[in-house]
Amino acid sequence: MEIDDIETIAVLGAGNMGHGIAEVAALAGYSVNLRDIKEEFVQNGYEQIEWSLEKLAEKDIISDKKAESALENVSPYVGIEAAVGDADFVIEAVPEKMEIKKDVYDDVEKHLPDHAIIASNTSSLSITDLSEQTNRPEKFCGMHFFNPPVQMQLVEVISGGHTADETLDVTEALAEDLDKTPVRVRKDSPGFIVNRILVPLMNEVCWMVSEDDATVAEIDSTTKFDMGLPMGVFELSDMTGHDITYHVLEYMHEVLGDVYEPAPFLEELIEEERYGKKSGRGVYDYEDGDGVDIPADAGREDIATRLIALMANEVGNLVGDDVSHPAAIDEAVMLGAGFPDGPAKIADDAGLETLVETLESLHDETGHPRFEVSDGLREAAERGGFFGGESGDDLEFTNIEVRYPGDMVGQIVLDREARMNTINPELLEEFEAAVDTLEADDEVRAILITGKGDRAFSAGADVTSMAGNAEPIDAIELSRKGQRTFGKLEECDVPVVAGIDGFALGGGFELALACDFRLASARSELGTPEHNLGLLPGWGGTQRLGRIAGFGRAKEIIFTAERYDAETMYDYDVVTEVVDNDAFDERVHEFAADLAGGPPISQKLTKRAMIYGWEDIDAGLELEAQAFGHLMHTDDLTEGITAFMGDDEPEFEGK
Ligand SMILES: C/C=C/C(=O)SCCNC(=O)CCNC(=O)[C@H](O)C(C)(C)COP(=O)(O)OP(=O)(O)OC[C@H]1O[C@@H](n2cnc3c(N)ncnc32)[C@H](O)[C@@H]1OP(=O)(O)O
Repeated sequence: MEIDDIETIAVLGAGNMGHGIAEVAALAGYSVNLRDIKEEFVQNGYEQIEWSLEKLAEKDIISDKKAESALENVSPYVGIEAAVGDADFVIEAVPEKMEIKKDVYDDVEKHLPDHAIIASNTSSLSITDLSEQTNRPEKFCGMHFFNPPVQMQLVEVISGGHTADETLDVTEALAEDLDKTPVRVRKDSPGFIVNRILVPLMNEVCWMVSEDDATVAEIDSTTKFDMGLPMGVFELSDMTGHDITYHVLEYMHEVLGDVYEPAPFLEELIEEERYGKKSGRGVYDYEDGDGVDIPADAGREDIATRLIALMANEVGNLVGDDVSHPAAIDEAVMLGAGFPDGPAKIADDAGLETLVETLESLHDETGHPRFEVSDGLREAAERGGFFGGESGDDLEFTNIEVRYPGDMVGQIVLDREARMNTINPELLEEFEAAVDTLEADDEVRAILITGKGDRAFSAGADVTSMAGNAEPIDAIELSRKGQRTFGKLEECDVPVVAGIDGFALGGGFELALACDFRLASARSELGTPEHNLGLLPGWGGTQRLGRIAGFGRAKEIIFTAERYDAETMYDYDVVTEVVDNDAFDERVHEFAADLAGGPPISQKLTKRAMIYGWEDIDAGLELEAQAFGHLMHTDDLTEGITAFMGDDEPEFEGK
């Protein structure tokens, strides 16, 4: 079967996940049969879809017309024959009980066409065991969406022991057509990828509390403010629900053994029905207490190292058992849990040898099997990291150069001078690795990006491969890859300066837009010529330009597709400073060096608060307040104030 053969999708189960998945499929234009066992259940699911589509339209995320047509694509059913009789693909999202699923599959297969695939949205049961409850185990796989499906980008596509490659290919293609990012899980293994990392992490923080090794405040402060996770781990598990964590953990415990023994504190939460936000009380008290309250300055390095070591051990398990590879694990956890970096990269940055030692000494102290070092982690440590020779430190760059010109500045030079420093996929790969390398280097406090020669910063994406024969799917991936790569600059902890000398066009201009500052020589010309090519700015330009220059100017620049001189772009607030041609090299270095001498912790937290605020001003303001508090106990503040009082220049150390 091919993706084009899928017209009708049956979604079984109209609960939270089911109606969310049905909405996603309807938005992608599929005809969707939503089925549940009772009229009131299916009607409730349908009304939830209607409500959600209205909200999306109200927020201008989709048009009213699109909302209407998506709703028209959904047909609610109670009868199984009507729901699956014409289905090409079934997504099952019924309760997580093997007997219930088996009964559903028995009913479904009485009416389901032979060619149809069945995919289960299970988050905990074995895909192999489930597939064996059907008569088509080779046409059965896992398709694990994340909650809420409309917002979450990740879909884990899981192979069972009998799944045919064609089934996985079609399911992945379908996930992409639903505008999601599929990550393939090569082997059926409890927790798949994201839960296999997150659930032991959530259990470990409970072990720490159970054994008085750390307090809730210390743990959440460490994970949120020091490790930079989007939430404290307890804050996150209160949101996802401890009952869900416990359910997945129990299954892992049953199948994989005592490594996954639930911590006493987690058992206590379950016994007291403190499931989290949804029950009014979890680790934090949402009804009678203040809810989540995390101090910014209670973090401890040993907590971070222990948690990173535990995650690294799980990455080692997944890699060692050939369930997945480090890059896919990182992508899945970043998309599924919102981590700023994936666990393999975080572990590599921390140093695998240190993490192995941490686990060994915890094992010596406690004797608990969860601290036994996995073979996969040991092997990766011997190779020098999960990314081994592929990581930024060891990568041979051919399309860029990384330089260290002094004054704590790290410089990336786009190095394809003969082709106007245009950007191809290999350059993007190298660029991403270089940003990671510079960001991880404590001696680098600002990044400067320039182009080789004086003709171009970059003339954009290398268009030679795009004419006529590029596949849309590949182009979508290329767009996402550029967005992710440039997004790293925006999210990077140190300030980033684009030094533009010559043309900064298309994707090259978009790269500069993701930097914190743009300095341009007077002879530079900037713009988005994509409309001249029948393209659009696809590396973040449709979003970032409006935020920097205002919506009206952004439209002018994009729709005219003209090249603008540096002065005009300065007037449009796009360029920070126009520099004399002859003084260019000196001035851009000086500008970056000044930033590198600034207070690193304040700079990092300022960038984070400003990014958070783009999405949601309340979140940004809250982060700003927390960050303000965090700064009170830094040596940098003492240094800054002392220098001010003594009329000296401060020397910040980032402590
Ligand atoms: C998501 C992102 C999408 C995009 O970024 S789409 C691409 C947007 N960019 C553009 O449309 C810019 C295209 N380039 C130009 O308009 C011109 O170039 C310049 C104005 C930058 C410079 O013009 P001149 O001084 O006359 O030089 P030259 O002979 O056109 O270019 C030198 C060599 O560079 C190659 N080149 C320039 N831009 C690109 C590009 N974007 N993709 C691939 N090659 C490019 C040329 O072809 C040529 O090569 P050879 O010497 O072998 O003839």
